[in-house]
Amino acid sequence: MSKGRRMSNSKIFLKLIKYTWRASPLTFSALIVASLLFSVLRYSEIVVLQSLFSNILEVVKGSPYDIMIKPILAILIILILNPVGEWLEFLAQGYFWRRGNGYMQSLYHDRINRMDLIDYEDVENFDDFKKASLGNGEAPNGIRVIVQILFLYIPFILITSLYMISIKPMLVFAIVLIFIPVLISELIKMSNNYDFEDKIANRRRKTEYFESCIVSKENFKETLINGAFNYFYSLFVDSNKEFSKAYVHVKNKLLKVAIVMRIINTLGYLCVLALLVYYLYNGSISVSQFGAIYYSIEKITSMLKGLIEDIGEALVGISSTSFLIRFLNEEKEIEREEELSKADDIELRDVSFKYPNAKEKSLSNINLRIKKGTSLAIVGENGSGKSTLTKIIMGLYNPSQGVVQYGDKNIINYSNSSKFSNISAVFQNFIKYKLPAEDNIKISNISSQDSIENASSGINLSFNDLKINNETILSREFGGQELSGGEWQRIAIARGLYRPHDLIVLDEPTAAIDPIEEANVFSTFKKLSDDKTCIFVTHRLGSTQIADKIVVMENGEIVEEGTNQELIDLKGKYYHLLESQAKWYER
Ligand SMILES: Nc1ncnc2c1ncn2[C@@H]1O[C@H](COP(=O)(O)OP(=O)(O)OP(=O)(O)O)[C@@H](O)[C@H]1O
Repeated sequence: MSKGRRMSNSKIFLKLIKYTWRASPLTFSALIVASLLFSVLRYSEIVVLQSLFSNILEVVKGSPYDIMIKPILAILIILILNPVGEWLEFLAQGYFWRRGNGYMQSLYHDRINRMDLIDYEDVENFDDFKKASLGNGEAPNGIRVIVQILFLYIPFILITSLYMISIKPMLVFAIVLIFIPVLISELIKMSNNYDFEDKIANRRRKTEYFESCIVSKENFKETLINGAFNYFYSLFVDSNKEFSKAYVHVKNKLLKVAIVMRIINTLGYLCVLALLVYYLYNGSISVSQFGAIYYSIEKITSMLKGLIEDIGEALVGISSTSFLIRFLNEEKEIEREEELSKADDIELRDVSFKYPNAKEKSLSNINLRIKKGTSLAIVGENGSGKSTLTKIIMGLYNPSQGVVQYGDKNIINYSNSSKFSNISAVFQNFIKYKLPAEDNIKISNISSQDSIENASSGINLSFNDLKINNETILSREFGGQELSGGEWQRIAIARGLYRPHDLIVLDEPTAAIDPIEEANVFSTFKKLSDDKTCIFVTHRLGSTQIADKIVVMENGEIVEEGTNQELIDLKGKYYHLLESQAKWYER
Protein backbone atom coordinates (compact mmCIF):
# COMPACT_ATOMS: atom_id res chain seq x y z
CA MET A 1 0.00 0.00 0.00
CA SER A 2 1.77 3.08 -1.11
CA LYS A 3 1.38 6.52 0.36
CA GLY A 4 -0.15 9.29 -1.68
CA ARG A 5 -2.86 7.10 -3.11
CA ARG A 6 -5.40 8.39 -0.64
CA MET A 7 -8.88 7.70 -1.95
CA SER A 8 -11.35 10.55 -1.96
CA ASN A 9 -13.88 10.49 0.88
CA SER A 10 -16.78 10.26 -1.57
CA LYS A 11 -15.26 7.18 -3.22
CA ILE A 12 -14.66 5.55 0.16
CA PHE A 13 -18.20 6.38 1.13
CA LEU A 14 -19.67 4.85 -2.06
CA LYS A 15 -17.56 1.72 -1.67
CA LEU A 16 -18.65 1.36 1.95
CA ILE A 17 -22.29 1.60 0.90
CA LYS A 18 -21.68 -1.03 -1.80
CA TYR A 19 -20.04 -3.43 0.67
CA THR A 20 -22.79 -2.90 3.19
CA TRP A 21 -25.47 -3.61 0.65
CA ARG A 22 -23.67 -6.77 -0.39
CA ALA A 23 -23.21 -7.86 3.22
CA SER A 24 -26.93 -7.95 3.83
CA PRO A 25 -29.40 -6.12 1.58
CA LEU A 26 -32.29 -6.97 3.90
CA THR A 27 -30.81 -5.60 7.11
CA PHE A 28 -29.37 -2.60 5.32
CA SER A 29 -32.87 -1.86 3.97
CA ALA A 30 -34.40 -2.40 7.43
CA LEU A 31 -31.92 0.06 8.90
CA ILE A 32 -32.83 2.61 6.22
CA VAL A 33 -36.57 2.04 6.78
CA ALA A 34 -36.15 2.47 10.54
CA SER A 35 -34.19 5.71 10.04
CA LEU A 36 -36.76 7.07 7.57
CA LEU A 37 -39.59 6.09 9.93
CA PHE A 38 -37.93 8.05 12.75
CA SER A 39 -37.41 10.99 10.46
CA VAL A 40 -41.11 11.03 9.49
CA LEU A 41 -42.19 10.51 13.10
CA ARG A 42 -40.07 13.44 14.31
CA TYR A 43 -41.55 15.70 11.63
CA SER A 44 -45.09 14.48 12.31
CA GLU A 45 -44.61 15.35 15.98
CA ILE A 46 -43.96 18.98 15.01
CA VAL A 47 -46.99 19.24 12.71
CA VAL A 48 -49.30 17.46 15.16
CA LEU A 49 -48.09 19.62 18.04
CA GLN A 50 -48.76 22.78 16.06
CA SER A 51 -52.28 21.59 15.32
CA LEU A 52 -52.80 20.61 18.98
CA PHE A 53 -51.53 24.02 20.21
CA SER A 54 -53.79 25.87 17.81
CA ASN A 55 -56.82 23.70 18.71
CA ILE A 56 -56.17 24.23 22.42
CA LEU A 57 -56.23 27.97 21.75
CA GLU A 58 -59.50 27.54 19.85
CA VAL A 59 -60.99 25.55 22.74
CA VAL A 60 -59.90 28.29 25.16
CA LYS A 61 -61.76 30.75 22.92
CA GLY A 62 -64.91 28.60 23.20
CA SER A 63 -64.75 26.02 20.38
CA PRO A 64 -65.94 22.43 21.18
CA TYR A 65 -63.49 20.04 22.87
CA ASP A 66 -63.77 17.38 20.16
CA ILE A 67 -61.48 19.35 17.81
CA MET A 68 -58.66 18.14 20.09
CA ILE A 69 -59.45 14.45 19.53
CA LYS A 70 -57.70 14.16 16.16
CA PRO A 71 -54.34 15.64 17.19
CA ILE A 72 -54.41 13.65 20.46
CA LEU A 73 -55.05 10.43 18.51
CA ALA A 74 -52.23 11.34 16.15
CA ILE A 75 -49.90 11.83 19.14
CA LEU A 76 -50.95 8.42 20.47
CA ILE A 77 -50.13 6.80 17.13
CA ILE A 78 -46.73 8.51 17.11
CA LEU A 79 -46.11 7.30 20.67
CA ILE A 80 -46.93 3.73 19.62
CA LEU A 81 -44.88 3.87 16.41
CA ASN A 82 -41.80 5.22 18.21
CA PRO A 83 -41.01 1.99 20.11
CA VAL A 84 -41.86 -0.02 16.95
CA GLY A 85 -39.21 1.97 15.08
CA GLU A 86 -36.77 1.57 17.97
CA TRP A 87 -37.36 -2.18 18.00
CA LEU A 88 -36.84 -2.42 14.24
CA GLU A 89 -33.68 -0.34 14.49
CA PHE A 90 -32.40 -2.40 17.42
CA LEU A 91 -32.96 -5.67 15.59
CA ALA A 92 -31.54 -4.39 12.33
CA GLN A 93 -28.47 -2.92 14.01
CA GLY A 94 -27.67 -6.08 15.97
CA TYR A 95 -28.03 -8.30 12.94
CA PHE A 96 -26.36 -5.76 10.72
CA TRP A 97 -23.40 -5.55 13.09
CA ARG A 98 -22.75 -9.26 12.82
CA ARG A 99 -23.34 -9.51 9.07
CA GLY A 100 -21.48 -6.31 8.21
CA ASN A 101 -18.56 -7.18 10.43
CA GLY A 102 -18.35 -10.73 9.13
CA TYR A 103 -18.51 -9.58 5.53
CA MET A 104 -15.81 -6.89 5.92
CA GLN A 105 -13.67 -9.40 7.77
CA SER A 106 -14.01 -11.91 4.94
CA LEU A 107 -13.00 -9.24 2.39
CA TYR A 108 -10.04 -8.27 4.57
CA HIS A 109 -8.87 -11.85 4.98
CA ASP A 110 -9.35 -12.55 1.31
CA ARG A 111 -7.26 -9.50 0.45
CA ILE A 112 -4.52 -10.61 2.88
CA ASN A 113 -4.60 -14.01 1.20
CA ARG A 114 -3.88 -12.34 -2.14
CA MET A 115 -0.85 -10.52 -0.80
CA ASP A 116 2.71 -11.31 -1.66
CA LEU A 117 5.26 -12.34 0.93
CA ILE A 118 7.34 -9.30 -0.01
CA ASP A 119 4.51 -7.04 1.25
CA TYR A 120 5.29 -8.32 4.74
CA GLU A 121 8.92 -7.22 4.41
CA ASP A 122 7.96 -3.58 3.97
CA VAL A 123 7.52 -1.78 7.27
CA GLU A 124 5.04 0.72 5.81
CA ASN A 125 2.79 -2.13 4.78
CA PHE A 126 2.78 -3.41 8.33
CA ASP A 127 1.41 -0.11 9.53
CA ASP A 128 -1.23 -0.15 6.82
CA PHE A 129 -2.35 -3.68 7.78
CA LYS A 130 -2.72 -2.50 11.34
CA LYS A 131 -4.82 0.47 10.28
CA ALA A 132 -6.91 -1.63 7.92
CA SER A 133 -7.49 -4.31 10.55
CA LEU A 134 -8.75 -1.62 12.94
CA GLY A 135 -11.22 -0.57 10.25
CA ASN A 136 -12.48 -4.11 10.14
CA GLY A 137 -14.34 -3.94 13.42
CA GLU A 138 -15.33 -0.31 12.96
CA ALA A 139 -16.98 -0.44 9.53
CA PRO A 140 -20.51 -1.32 10.73
CA ASN A 141 -20.44 1.53 13.23
CA GLY A 142 -19.41 3.95 10.51
CA ILE A 143 -22.16 2.65 8.25
CA ARG A 144 -24.78 3.00 10.98
CA VAL A 145 -23.87 6.65 11.42
CA ILE A 146 -23.84 7.24 7.66
CA VAL A 147 -27.30 5.65 7.31
CA GLN A 148 -28.61 7.81 10.13
CA ILE A 149 -27.15 10.96 8.60
CA LEU A 150 -28.59 10.12 5.18
CA PHE A 151 -31.97 8.74 6.13
CA LEU A 152 -32.76 10.27 9.50
CA TYR A 153 -30.99 13.55 10.07
CA ILE A 154 -30.86 14.95 6.52
CA PRO A 155 -34.51 14.11 5.59
CA PHE A 156 -35.69 15.41 8.95
CA ILE A 157 -33.72 18.63 8.63
CA LEU A 158 -34.89 19.04 5.02
CA ILE A 159 -38.60 18.59 5.69
CA THR A 160 -38.42 20.67 8.83
CA SER A 161 -36.68 23.41 6.80
CA LEU A 162 -39.46 23.26 4.19
CA TYR A 163 -41.99 23.52 7.00
CA MET A 164 -40.23 26.59 8.40
CA ILE A 165 -39.87 28.15 4.94
CA SER A 166 -43.62 27.72 4.46
CA ILE A 167 -44.17 29.73 7.64
CA LYS A 168 -41.29 32.22 7.46
CA PRO A 169 -38.46 31.77 4.90
CA MET A 170 -36.02 33.65 7.15
CA LEU A 171 -36.31 30.89 9.71
CA VAL A 172 -34.38 28.53 7.49
CA PHE A 173 -31.29 30.40 8.62
CA ALA A 174 -31.99 28.82 11.95
CA ILE A 175 -31.04 25.48 10.48
CA VAL A 176 -27.96 26.90 8.77
CA LEU A 177 -26.77 28.69 11.92
CA ILE A 178 -27.27 25.65 14.07
CA PHE A 179 -26.22 22.92 11.70
CA ILE A 180 -23.27 24.30 9.71
CA PRO A 181 -20.82 24.96 12.60
CA VAL A 182 -21.42 21.47 13.94
CA LEU A 183 -20.89 19.98 10.52
CA ILE A 184 -17.64 21.88 9.95
CA SER A 185 -16.26 20.89 13.32
CA GLU A 186 -17.07 17.22 12.66
CA LEU A 187 -15.45 17.30 9.22
CA ILE A 188 -12.27 18.79 10.72
CA LYS A 189 -12.35 16.10 13.38
CA MET A 190 -12.64 13.38 10.77
CA SER A 191 -9.74 14.61 8.67
CA ASN A 192 -7.53 15.05 11.77
CA ASN A 193 -8.38 11.61 12.94
CA TYR A 194 -7.39 10.13 9.59
CA ASP A 195 -4.00 11.88 9.73
CA PHE A 196 -3.60 10.84 13.34
CA GLU A 197 -4.21 7.17 12.56
CA ASP A 198 -1.83 7.46 9.62
CA LYS A 199 0.97 8.95 11.70
CA ILE A 200 0.48 6.92 14.82
CA ALA A 201 0.17 3.40 13.37
CA ASN A 202 3.89 2.68 13.65
CA ARG A 203 4.05 3.97 17.22
CA ARG A 204 0.94 1.99 18.15
CA ARG A 205 2.50 -1.19 16.75
CA LYS A 206 5.77 -0.59 18.62
CA THR A 207 3.92 0.06 21.88
CA GLU A 208 1.93 -3.15 21.45
CA TYR A 209 5.10 -5.06 20.59
CA PHE A 210 6.98 -3.86 23.71
CA GLU A 211 3.99 -4.78 25.82
CA SER A 212 3.89 -8.23 24.23
CA CYS A 213 7.57 -8.70 25.19
CA ILE A 214 6.39 -8.46 28.79
CA VAL A 215 3.04 -10.22 28.75
CA SER A 216 2.82 -12.65 25.83
CA LYS A 217 3.41 -16.33 26.47
CA GLU A 218 5.93 -16.64 23.61
CA ASN A 219 8.17 -13.86 24.93
CA PHE A 220 7.61 -14.22 28.66
CA LYS A 221 10.14 -17.05 29.11
CA GLU A 222 13.07 -15.15 27.60
CA THR A 223 12.13 -11.87 29.21
CA LEU A 224 12.08 -13.66 32.57
CA ILE A 225 15.34 -15.55 32.15
CA ASN A 226 17.14 -12.48 30.78
CA GLY A 227 15.79 -10.28 33.57
CA ALA A 228 14.62 -7.95 30.79
CA PHE A 229 11.32 -6.89 32.35
CA ASN A 230 12.54 -3.41 33.32
CA TYR A 231 14.14 -2.90 29.92
CA PHE A 232 10.96 -3.73 28.01
CA TYR A 233 8.82 -1.92 30.53
CA SER A 234 10.78 1.30 30.04
CA LEU A 235 10.60 0.88 26.24
CA PHE A 236 6.87 0.34 26.56
CA VAL A 237 6.43 3.38 28.82
CA ASP A 238 8.52 5.63 26.53
CA SER A 239 6.68 4.45 23.45
CA ASN A 240 3.33 4.84 25.19
CA LYS A 241 4.28 8.38 26.24
CA GLU A 242 5.03 9.30 22.63
CA PHE A 243 1.71 7.79 21.63
CA SER A 244 -0.17 9.69 24.34
CA LYS A 245 1.62 12.93 23.43
CA ALA A 246 0.53 12.69 19.82
CA TYR A 247 -2.98 11.73 20.95
CA VAL A 248 -3.30 14.67 23.36
CA HIS A 249 -1.93 17.02 20.70
CA VAL A 250 -4.63 16.01 18.21
CA LYS A 251 -7.36 16.07 20.86
CA ASN A 252 -6.31 19.56 22.01
CA LYS A 253 -6.49 20.84 18.49
CA LEU A 254 -9.92 19.31 18.06
CA LEU A 255 -11.13 20.68 21.37
CA LYS A 256 -10.25 24.23 20.28
CA VAL A 257 -12.16 23.76 17.02
CA ALA A 258 -15.11 22.33 18.95
CA ILE A 259 -15.18 25.27 21.39
CA VAL A 260 -15.19 27.87 18.59
CA MET A 261 -17.93 26.01 16.73
CA ARG A 262 -19.94 25.61 19.91
CA ILE A 263 -19.84 29.37 20.52
CA ILE A 264 -21.01 30.03 16.95
CA ASN A 265 -23.69 27.39 17.41
CA THR A 266 -24.98 28.94 20.66
CA LEU A 267 -24.98 32.45 19.13
CA GLY A 268 -26.97 31.07 16.21
CA TYR A 269 -29.44 29.50 18.59
CA LEU A 270 -29.90 32.79 20.46
CA CYS A 271 -30.37 34.71 17.17
CA VAL A 272 -33.06 32.25 16.09
CA LEU A 273 -34.84 32.61 19.43
CA ALA A 274 -34.73 36.41 19.17
CA LEU A 275 -36.09 36.21 15.62
CA LEU A 276 -38.94 33.97 16.75
CA VAL A 277 -39.89 36.32 19.60
CA TYR A 278 -39.77 39.24 17.16
CA TYR A 279 -42.10 37.46 14.69
CA LEU A 280 -44.49 36.55 17.49
CA TYR A 281 -44.43 40.10 18.81
CA ASN A 282 -45.23 41.69 15.41
CA GLY A 283 -47.91 39.07 14.75
CA SER A 284 -46.34 37.40 11.68
CA ILE A 285 -46.47 33.97 13.39
CA SER A 286 -49.17 32.58 15.65
CA VAL A 287 -48.60 31.30 19.19
CA SER A 288 -49.10 27.71 17.99
CA GLN A 289 -46.60 28.23 15.19
CA PHE A 290 -44.18 29.73 17.71
CA GLY A 291 -44.59 26.63 19.89
CA ALA A 292 -44.15 24.22 16.98
CA ILE A 293 -41.12 26.01 15.55
CA TYR A 294 -39.54 26.34 18.99
CA TYR A 295 -40.16 22.64 19.53
CA SER A 296 -38.65 21.77 16.12
CA ILE A 297 -35.53 23.83 16.85
CA GLU A 298 -35.21 22.07 20.19
CA LYS A 299 -35.65 18.76 18.39
CA ILE A 300 -33.04 19.60 15.76
CA THR A 301 -30.59 20.71 18.45
CA SER A 302 -31.06 17.57 20.50
CA MET A 303 -30.83 15.41 17.36
CA LEU A 304 -27.65 17.18 16.40
CA LYS A 305 -26.25 16.43 19.83
CA GLY A 306 -27.10 12.78 19.27
CA LEU A 307 -25.51 12.95 15.85
CA ILE A 308 -22.33 14.48 17.28
CA GLU A 309 -22.11 11.72 19.86
CA ASP A 310 -22.68 9.10 17.17
CA ILE A 311 -20.15 10.68 14.87
CA GLY A 312 -17.66 10.96 17.74
CA GLU A 313 -18.12 7.26 18.43
CA ALA A 314 -17.74 6.36 14.79
CA LEU A 315 -15.00 8.84 13.95
CA VAL A 316 -12.10 6.51 14.58
CA GLY A 317 -14.16 3.91 12.79
CA ILE A 318 -14.74 6.00 9.71
CA SER A 319 -11.09 6.99 9.35
CA SER A 320 -9.73 3.50 9.99
CA THR A 321 -12.48 2.10 7.77
CA SER A 322 -11.15 4.30 4.99
CA PHE A 323 -7.77 2.58 5.40
CA LEU A 324 -9.54 -0.73 5.08
CA ILE A 325 -11.41 0.35 1.94
CA ARG A 326 -8.17 1.65 0.43
CA PHE A 327 -6.46 -1.64 1.27
CA LEU A 328 -9.29 -3.70 -0.23
CA ASN A 329 -9.25 -1.72 -3.43
CA GLU A 330 -5.59 -1.97 -4.26
CA GLU A 331 -5.46 -4.13 -7.28
CA LYS A 332 -2.59 -6.32 -8.37
CA GLU A 333 -1.54 -6.49 -11.97
CA ILE A 334 -3.38 -9.13 -13.93
CA GLU A 335 -1.69 -12.49 -13.47
CA ARG A 336 -2.17 -15.77 -15.24
CA GLU A 337 -4.21 -18.31 -13.38
CA GLU A 338 -3.30 -21.32 -15.50
CA GLU A 339 -1.35 -24.34 -14.27
CA LEU A 340 2.39 -23.77 -13.92
CA SER A 341 4.18 -27.13 -14.04
CA LYS A 342 6.87 -27.78 -11.43
CA ALA A 343 7.83 -31.04 -13.14
CA ASP A 344 10.16 -29.11 -15.38
CA ASP A 345 13.69 -27.74 -15.29
CA ILE A 346 14.05 -24.63 -13.15
CA GLU A 347 16.31 -21.92 -14.40
CA LEU A 348 17.52 -18.68 -12.79
CA ARG A 349 19.17 -16.16 -15.10
CA ASP A 350 21.12 -13.16 -13.75
CA VAL A 351 18.91 -13.02 -10.69
CA SER A 352 19.49 -10.30 -8.11
CA PHE A 353 17.30 -9.45 -5.16
CA LYS A 354 17.13 -6.65 -2.61
CA TYR A 355 14.67 -6.57 0.32
CA PRO A 356 12.48 -3.44 0.57
CA ASN A 357 14.33 -0.71 2.51
CA ALA A 358 17.57 -2.78 2.56
CA LYS A 359 20.81 -1.08 1.51
CA GLU A 360 22.55 -4.12 0.03
CA LYS A 361 21.41 -6.80 -2.35
CA SER A 362 20.86 -10.18 -0.68
CA LEU A 363 21.39 -12.03 -3.97
CA SER A 364 23.57 -10.97 -6.87
CA ASN A 365 23.85 -12.37 -10.39
CA ILE A 366 22.60 -15.86 -9.66
CA ASN A 367 22.68 -18.22 -12.63
CA LEU A 368 21.47 -21.71 -11.83
CA ARG A 369 19.76 -24.61 -13.56
CA ILE A 370 18.02 -27.31 -11.52
CA LYS A 371 17.11 -30.29 -13.68
CA LYS A 372 13.68 -31.76 -13.06
CA GLY A 373 13.61 -34.68 -10.67
CA THR A 374 17.07 -33.94 -9.25
CA SER A 375 18.13 -32.83 -5.80
CA LEU A 376 20.02 -29.65 -4.99
CA ALA A 377 21.73 -28.80 -1.71
CA ILE A 378 22.38 -25.16 -0.87
CA VAL A 379 25.14 -24.51 1.66
CA GLY A 380 26.97 -21.46 2.95
CA GLU A 381 27.53 -19.41 6.06
CA ASN A 382 24.88 -17.50 7.97
CA GLY A 383 23.45 -14.62 5.98
CA SER A 384 24.97 -15.83 2.70
CA GLY A 385 21.53 -15.83 1.03
CA LYS A 386 20.43 -19.48 1.14
CA SER A 387 16.88 -18.90 2.41
CA THR A 388 16.39 -15.92 0.13
CA LEU A 389 17.45 -18.04 -2.84
CA THR A 390 14.90 -20.75 -2.02
CA LYS A 391 12.16 -18.12 -1.73
CA ILE A 392 13.11 -16.71 -5.14
CA ILE A 393 13.07 -20.22 -6.63
CA MET A 394 9.61 -20.90 -5.20
CA GLY A 395 8.28 -17.55 -6.41
CA LEU A 396 7.62 -16.28 -2.86
CA TYR A 397 9.64 -13.20 -3.86
CA ASN A 398 10.01 -11.78 -7.34
CA PRO A 399 13.61 -11.04 -8.32
CA SER A 400 14.59 -7.37 -8.43
CA GLN A 401 16.48 -8.22 -11.62
CA GLY A 402 16.71 -11.30 -13.80
CA VAL A 403 14.32 -14.13 -14.54
CA VAL A 404 13.12 -17.31 -12.86
CA GLN A 405 11.69 -19.87 -15.27
CA TYR A 406 9.91 -23.19 -14.84
CA GLY A 407 10.43 -24.77 -18.22
CA ASP A 408 10.05 -21.82 -20.59
CA LYS A 409 7.62 -19.92 -18.37
CA ASN A 410 8.63 -16.80 -16.47
CA ILE A 411 6.97 -17.36 -13.10
CA ILE A 412 6.58 -13.63 -12.41
CA ASN A 413 3.54 -13.59 -14.72
CA TYR A 414 1.58 -16.19 -12.75
CA SER A 415 -0.82 -15.87 -9.86
CA ASN A 416 0.02 -17.13 -6.38
CA SER A 417 -2.23 -20.15 -6.76
CA SER A 418 -0.52 -21.12 -10.05
CA LYS A 419 2.91 -20.58 -8.54
CA PHE A 420 2.34 -22.52 -5.37
CA SER A 421 0.40 -25.50 -6.67
CA ASN A 422 2.43 -28.70 -6.42
CA ILE A 423 5.12 -27.07 -4.33
CA SER A 424 5.81 -28.19 -0.80
CA ALA A 425 8.14 -26.45 1.60
CA VAL A 426 9.33 -26.85 5.16
CA PHE A 427 10.89 -23.72 6.61
CA GLN A 428 13.42 -23.10 9.39
CA ASN A 429 10.79 -21.47 11.54
CA PHE A 430 7.85 -23.65 10.57
CA ILE A 431 4.56 -23.12 12.35
CA LYS A 432 3.62 -25.25 15.33
CA TYR A 433 -0.14 -25.28 14.92
CA LYS A 434 -2.07 -25.71 18.15
CA LEU A 435 -4.25 -28.26 16.38
CA PRO A 436 -4.74 -32.04 16.44
CA ALA A 437 -1.58 -33.97 15.48
CA GLU A 438 -3.13 -35.35 12.29
CA ASP A 439 -4.35 -31.90 11.16
CA ASN A 440 -0.85 -30.55 11.74
CA ILE A 441 0.36 -32.91 9.02
CA LYS A 442 -2.68 -32.64 6.74
CA ILE A 443 -2.90 -28.87 6.92
CA SER A 444 -2.48 -28.41 3.15
CA ASN A 445 -5.54 -30.58 2.51
CA ILE A 446 -7.45 -31.23 5.71
CA SER A 447 -10.36 -32.91 3.95
CA SER A 448 -8.11 -35.41 2.13
CA GLN A 449 -8.78 -39.10 2.83
CA ASP A 450 -5.11 -40.00 2.24
CA SER A 451 -3.50 -41.46 5.33
CA ILE A 452 -0.59 -39.65 6.96
CA GLU A 453 1.11 -43.01 7.39
CA ASN A 454 3.47 -42.77 4.39
CA ALA A 455 4.68 -39.29 5.22
CA SER A 456 5.23 -39.97 8.92
CA SER A 457 6.72 -43.47 8.78
CA GLY A 458 9.19 -42.29 6.13
CA ILE A 459 10.89 -40.08 8.66
CA ASN A 460 10.42 -42.38 11.69
CA LEU A 461 7.65 -40.34 13.19
CA SER A 462 5.50 -42.57 15.36
CA PHE A 463 2.53 -41.19 17.28
CA ASN A 464 2.66 -44.30 19.50
CA ASP A 465 6.20 -43.52 20.58
CA LEU A 466 5.18 -39.96 21.31
CA LYS A 467 2.21 -41.29 23.28
CA ILE A 468 -0.23 -39.24 21.24
CA ASN A 469 -2.94 -40.10 18.76
CA ASN A 470 -4.31 -38.37 15.67
CA GLU A 471 -6.67 -36.23 17.73
CA THR A 472 -4.16 -35.06 20.36
CA ILE A 473 -3.90 -31.29 20.20
CA LEU A 474 -0.25 -30.32 20.08
CA SER A 475 -0.45 -27.69 22.79
CA ARG A 476 -1.15 -27.85 26.48
CA GLU A 477 -2.84 -24.48 26.15
CA PHE A 478 -5.83 -26.26 24.57
CA GLY A 479 -5.75 -29.37 26.73
CA GLY A 480 -3.28 -31.33 24.59
CA GLN A 481 0.38 -32.19 24.78
CA GLU A 482 3.63 -30.35 24.06
CA LEU A 483 6.34 -31.88 21.85
CA SER A 484 10.10 -31.38 21.92
CA GLY A 485 11.86 -29.32 19.23
CA GLY A 486 13.07 -32.45 17.37
CA GLU A 487 9.62 -34.07 17.54
CA TRP A 488 8.07 -30.93 16.13
CA GLN A 489 10.57 -30.92 13.29
CA ARG A 490 9.47 -34.42 12.28
CA ILE A 491 5.85 -33.29 12.29
CA ALA A 492 6.82 -30.34 10.06
CA ILE A 493 8.77 -32.54 7.63
CA ALA A 494 5.88 -35.04 7.49
CA ARG A 495 3.62 -32.06 6.71
CA GLY A 496 5.89 -31.14 3.80
CA LEU A 497 5.97 -34.69 2.49
CA TYR A 498 2.20 -35.12 2.80
CA ARG A 499 1.41 -32.22 0.49
CA PRO A 500 1.33 -33.41 -3.16
CA HIS A 501 4.32 -31.89 -4.89
CA ASP A 502 6.63 -31.94 -7.88
CA LEU A 503 9.03 -29.56 -6.15
CA ILE A 504 9.87 -29.70 -2.47
CA VAL A 505 12.07 -27.37 -0.48
CA LEU A 506 13.49 -28.04 2.97
CA ASP A 507 14.99 -24.87 4.36
CA GLU A 508 16.93 -26.26 7.28
CA PRO A 509 14.05 -27.55 9.35
CA THR A 510 16.40 -30.16 10.82
CA ALA A 511 18.54 -28.05 13.15
CA ALA A 512 17.14 -29.75 16.27
CA ILE A 513 18.02 -33.22 14.94
CA ASP A 514 21.58 -34.52 15.38
CA PRO A 515 23.88 -34.44 12.30
CA ILE A 516 23.76 -38.18 11.55
CA GLU A 517 20.01 -38.28 11.96
CA GLU A 518 19.73 -35.23 9.71
CA ALA A 519 21.69 -37.06 6.99
CA ASN A 520 19.27 -40.01 7.40
CA VAL A 521 16.26 -37.71 7.20
CA PHE A 522 17.54 -36.15 3.99
CA SER A 523 18.25 -39.48 2.33
CA THR A 524 14.81 -40.87 3.30
CA PHE A 525 13.34 -37.61 2.17
CA LYS A 526 15.07 -37.93 -1.18
CA LYS A 527 13.83 -41.50 -1.54
CA LEU A 528 10.28 -40.50 -0.68
CA SER A 529 10.41 -37.58 -3.05
CA ASP A 530 11.49 -40.05 -5.68
CA ASP A 531 11.36 -38.40 -9.09
CA LYS A 532 10.49 -34.98 -7.65
CA THR A 533 12.76 -31.98 -7.73
CA CYS A 534 14.04 -31.38 -4.24
CA ILE A 535 16.05 -28.57 -2.74
CA PHE A 536 17.43 -28.51 0.75
CA VAL A 537 19.34 -25.95 2.71
CA THR A 538 21.69 -27.09 5.42
CA HIS A 539 24.76 -26.04 7.38
CA ARG A 540 25.86 -29.66 7.81
CA LEU A 541 27.85 -30.76 4.86
CA GLY A 542 27.64 -34.45 5.70
CA SER A 543 23.99 -34.35 4.60
CA THR A 544 24.76 -32.88 1.20
CA GLN A 545 26.52 -35.95 -0.15
CA ILE A 546 23.28 -37.46 -1.36
CA ALA A 547 22.42 -34.39 -3.46
CA ASP A 548 22.82 -34.51 -7.24
CA LYS A 549 24.18 -30.99 -7.15
CA ILE A 550 25.50 -28.67 -4.44
CA VAL A 551 25.80 -24.90 -4.58
CA VAL A 552 27.94 -22.97 -2.11
CA MET A 553 26.87 -19.41 -1.36
CA GLU A 554 28.81 -16.45 -0.07
CA ASN A 555 27.61 -12.84 0.25
CA GLY A 556 24.58 -13.48 -1.93
CA GLU A 557 26.54 -15.13 -4.75
CA ILE A 558 27.08 -18.71 -5.84
CA VAL A 559 30.80 -19.26 -5.40
CA GLU A 560 31.02 -23.03 -6.05
CA GLU A 561 28.73 -25.47 -7.83
CA GLY A 562 29.01 -29.19 -8.56
CA THR A 563 28.60 -32.69 -7.14
CA ASN A 564 30.00 -33.61 -3.76
CA GLN A 565 33.04 -35.25 -5.39
CA GLU A 566 33.62 -32.37 -7.80
CA LEU A 567 33.60 -29.87 -4.96
CA ILE A 568 35.94 -32.02 -2.84
CA ASP A 569 38.33 -32.25 -5.78
CA LEU A 570 38.11 -28.48 -6.17
CA LYS A 571 39.58 -28.14 -2.66
CA GLY A 572 37.85 -24.79 -2.22
CA LYS A 573 35.38 -23.44 0.32
CA TYR A 574 33.17 -26.55 0.35
CA TYR A 575 36.12 -28.86 0.92
CA HIS A 576 37.39 -26.83 3.88
CA LEU A 577 33.98 -26.60 5.47
CA LEU A 578 33.49 -30.36 5.01
CA GLU A 579 36.84 -31.10 6.62
CA SER A 580 36.10 -28.95 9.62
CA GLN A 581 32.74 -30.69 10.12
CA ALA A 582 33.93 -34.27 9.48
CA LYS A 583 34.18 -35.06 13.18
CA TRP A 584 30.39 -34.60 13.58
CA TYR A 585 29.86 -37.76 11.57
CA GLU A 586 32.34 -39.98 13.44
CA ARG A 587 30.45 -42.24 15.82
N1 LIG B 1 13.32 -9.67 5.66
C1 LIG B 1 14.54 -9.18 5.38
N2 LIG B 1 14.70 -7.84 5.20
C2 LIG B 1 15.92 -7.36 4.91
N3 LIG B 1 17.02 -8.10 4.80
C3 LIG B 1 16.92 -9.43 4.99
C4 LIG B 1 15.67 -10.03 5.28
N4 LIG B 1 15.86 -11.37 5.40
C5 LIG B 1 17.17 -11.58 5.19
N5 LIG B 1 17.80 -10.42 4.93
C6 LIG B 1 19.22 -10.25 4.63
O1 LIG B 1 19.51 -11.00 3.46
C7 LIG B 1 20.74 -11.67 3.59
C8 LIG B 1 20.55 -13.15 3.29
O2 LIG B 1 19.69 -13.69 4.28
P1 LIG B 1 19.24 -15.20 4.24
O3 LIG B 1 18.27 -15.39 5.33
O4 LIG B 1 18.85 -15.55 2.87
O5 LIG B 1 20.62 -15.94 4.59
P2 LIG B 1 20.85 -17.47 4.97
O6 LIG B 1 22.06 -17.88 4.22
O7 LIG B 1 19.62 -18.27 4.76
O8 LIG B 1 21.17 -17.31 6.51
P3 LIG B 1 21.05 -18.42 7.68
O9 LIG B 1 22.00 -19.50 7.39
O10 LIG B 1 21.44 -17.63 8.89
O11 LIG B 1 19.65 -18.87 7.72
C9 LIG B 1 21.26 -11.37 4.99
O12 LIG B 1 22.22 -10.35 4.90
C10 LIG B 1 20.06 -10.85 5.73
O13 LIG B 1 20.40 -9.86 6.65
